[in-house]
Amino acid sequence: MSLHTNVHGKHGDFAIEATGLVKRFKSGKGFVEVLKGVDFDARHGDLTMVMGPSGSGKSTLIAALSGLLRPEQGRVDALDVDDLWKLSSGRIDKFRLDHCGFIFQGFNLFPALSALQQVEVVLKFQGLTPAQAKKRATEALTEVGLGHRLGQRPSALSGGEKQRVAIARALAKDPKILFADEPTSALDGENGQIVIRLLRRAASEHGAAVICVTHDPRLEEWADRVIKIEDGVIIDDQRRIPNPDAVLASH
Ligand SMILES: Nc1ncnc2c1ncn2[C@@H]1O[C@H](COP(=O)(O)OP(=O)(O)OP(=O)(O)O)[C@@H](O)[C@H]1O
Repeated sequence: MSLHTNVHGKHGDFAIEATGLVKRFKSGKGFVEVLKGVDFDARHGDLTMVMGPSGSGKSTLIAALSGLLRPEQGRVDALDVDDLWKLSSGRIDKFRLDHCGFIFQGFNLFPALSALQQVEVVLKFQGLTPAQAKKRATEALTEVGLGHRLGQRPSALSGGEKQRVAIARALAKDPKILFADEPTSALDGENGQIVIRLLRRAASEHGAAVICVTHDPRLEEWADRVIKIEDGVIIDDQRRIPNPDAVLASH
């Protein structure tokens, strides 16, 4: 994979900048406001942690930032796009495909495909030739320490290995923005540590803006920045010096 330590779009250091995001959901006869005018930004090369209690709006924020869930108000500028939500849905999908990686708690792997195929599929969908896809997929899986497990299907992999396949799949396309939603919550301490270190490296070595939603305070150690959200409002935003060698104790 190529190193993208200095990829800066037209918004300078910011890979993504959002202002005034409001998201409401229907609730009974009325509405519940889940994002209450949120301003948010994330820089290239930073591991930005978004923390907050259950129901505080973290996943909704990620969905609004990544073009998955349209906010009622506010705008999102990302990479070379001004006001993502003004694009057609096809162009929003293309933006996501070209530039964004996603890692979720549930791994989202295809049961019938080998580790190698899980990663290849996405790359072919992006337009790589089969040979290019195979090479890139092998490199990405090797980078996450699964070079020896290329032919295994999810059923033969541990939870930690499955999450690493999901990370390889997200990293293989060298995304400029990587969204991770509770990426370690289904894992034990050792596997959680492997995963958070990979996210740290995606930011430091590949220059991705990594936005990681979690309610696990132990992950703060690896972050460049910790943003706290409560009840749809950002209540704290601190830069910090990450410790890439931190040790994640088991639950
Ligand atoms: N599609 C939806 N329809 C109605 N309400 C929703 C919908 N999605 C989320 N909500 C509500 O919005 C609030 C915020 O949800 P969200 O998933 O963003 O929180 P979260 O901080 O990510 O929580 P968790 O840590 O539990 O995942 C919750 O009260 C949730 O019930």
